[in-house]
Amino acid sequence: MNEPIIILDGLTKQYDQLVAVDHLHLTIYRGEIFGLLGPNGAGKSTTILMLLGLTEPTSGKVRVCGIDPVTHPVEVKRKVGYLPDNVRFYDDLTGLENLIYTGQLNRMTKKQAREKALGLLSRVDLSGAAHQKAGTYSRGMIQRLGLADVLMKDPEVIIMDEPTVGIDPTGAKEFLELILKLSKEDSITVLLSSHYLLQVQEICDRIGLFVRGKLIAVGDISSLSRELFANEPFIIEATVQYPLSAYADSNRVVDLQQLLAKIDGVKQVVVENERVKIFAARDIAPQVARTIVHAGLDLISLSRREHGLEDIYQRYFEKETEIAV
Ligand SMILES: Nc1ncnc2c1ncn2[C@@H]1O[C@H](COP(=O)(O)OP(=O)(O)OP(=O)(O)O)[C@@H](O)[C@H]1O
Repeated sequence: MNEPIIILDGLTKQYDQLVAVDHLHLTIYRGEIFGLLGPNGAGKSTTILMLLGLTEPTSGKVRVCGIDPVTHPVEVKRKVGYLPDNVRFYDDLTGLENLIYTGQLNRMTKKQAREKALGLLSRVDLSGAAHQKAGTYSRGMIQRLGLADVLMKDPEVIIMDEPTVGIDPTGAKEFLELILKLSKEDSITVLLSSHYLLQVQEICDRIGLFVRGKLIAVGDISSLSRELFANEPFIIEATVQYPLSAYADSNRVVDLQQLLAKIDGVKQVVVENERVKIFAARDIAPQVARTIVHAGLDLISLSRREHGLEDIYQRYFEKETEIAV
């Protein structure tokens, strides 16, 4: 995974007064699945357009497979498959015919294109619908056909804009798993832009958080989590049951909070009725369990988790908001 495939060096795009992409530095490696995450208007689409040579950077450098899309847009398009969020096909042609058409546009003979298309339809699990008109496909099927379509030209890179928009959660999960499988089988680099955090987290090797034109954090979930929550990397959640007599006694809750706060490594304790949440510098789950039981309460459940992407995302966005205010 050490061969750089996409290099962005100080990449900037300005529309009049608005800096849509602000000095972006990023390297994405061969075979990597990279998720560009950010809210609407963050600059994801503008970045993608610059990668594809569809809009010129105001300043900075971009290289895709060693090619400069500004000076060689056609060469870049040969190596990069782009799946927009609103991918469309010829409704009156079947899925197979649509792919054959793409193959022929990419200089294949009809026979070559047909063979390749049939193989790809099978890989994206659309063999059964190969002879069905694309106009009858569901949104999820269209996305899978879109994936087969970009694979027709054996791309080194696939760029996808909001790949799961409009697909139901099960279909989205299956589609992401398909991307993961195809990328790993063929060592294809995938850059996907999304604001569906939890879905995307599962298949990305690394994630870049993009806010107001700036990449504010890059890494895999664990390293982002470690970096951001260095002082309180663990969350331990417990459900307790108070003895019946204690329900009326609010001191009991305060007592528990204080007892837990005394454990070495605890940063914060939040008690909401039966639910207790402890933010800690270390994994102190056993000490938490002992403290609850010694306090005379029943421990119903105990779980520990690291901060997830949702926590990370919120934290970074909160930070950004604070800076912006
Ligand atoms: N052609 C343009 N002219 C002027 N401003 C533009 C143009 N294209 C994009 N912008 C602005 O640049 C900023 C970044 O837009 P961009 O579409 O790249 O964001 P995004 O992260 O892809 O968001 P979305 O998911 O909503 O597309 C926005 O403020 C947008 O209004």
